[in-house]
Amino acid sequence: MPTITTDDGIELTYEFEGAADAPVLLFSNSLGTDLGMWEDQLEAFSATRRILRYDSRGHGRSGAPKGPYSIERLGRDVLCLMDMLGLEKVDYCGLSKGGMVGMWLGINAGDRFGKMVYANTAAHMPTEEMWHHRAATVRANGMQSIVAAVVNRWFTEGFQTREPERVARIREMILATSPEGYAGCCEAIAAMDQREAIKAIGNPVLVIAGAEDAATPPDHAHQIAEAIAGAGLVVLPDAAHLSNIEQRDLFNEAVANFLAD
Ligand SMILES: O=C(O)CC1=CCC(=O)O1
Repeated sequence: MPTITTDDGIELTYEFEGAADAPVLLFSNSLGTDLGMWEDQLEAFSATRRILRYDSRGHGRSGAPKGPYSIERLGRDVLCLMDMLGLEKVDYCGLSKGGMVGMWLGINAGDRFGKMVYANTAAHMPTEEMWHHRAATVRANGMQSIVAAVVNRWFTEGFQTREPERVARIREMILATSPEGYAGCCEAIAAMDQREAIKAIGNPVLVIAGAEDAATPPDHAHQIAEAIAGAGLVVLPDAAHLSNIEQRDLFNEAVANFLAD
């Protein structure tokens, strides 16, 4: 897979696919996944959009330098990727950590983005202690030590029973994540508080939540949508944290309607 090198020397892996001359839609992955989490969106949007997916720092095939990282650093990585590919402006869709990075980009580089989707995410995600504890756990005991709890937060029981193969693929992604990369991102989330700053976002924004999401419950989505002028909000039924997979058709429909508006 192709890579770019960021301004601080880290290699980021990306895939640039879909309709060659169409407007670019950039996808940013969640904590513990890689660009493969967007397969259903690639399928749905690649006829009408040029799709840019990447493995965020510390994840997938991208570099995983020693943490802690910051949401700002993760946001600057996106700007480096766009600069290296000669992309002046793109539409954006990020889930969870990808949404956190998207909010930082909307606040600090809004003119580089058109429409922005913030899915299953939070502007502030306490407690700091919980994130530091999780970072210490994976550094000491590896990804195996948290994988079962993570999967149970990410998918409803019903989905885990109905679609075990899809859940197994995500489980493999979590296990393949660098513990240091994962921990560095946990520390970025621990230090994040964007609740005030997001009020300055001027981009058209769609906020998506999963009704059954225990990691970033719909309350977080309501707070984001209320803080950003004109933001839309869609709460997907029967979806936990990875709503783009669990409710792929409804997720894709919500994003498509927003982009077409
Ligand atoms: O794994 C979790 O607990 C939920 C989560 C927080 C940030 C992210 O990307 O996933």
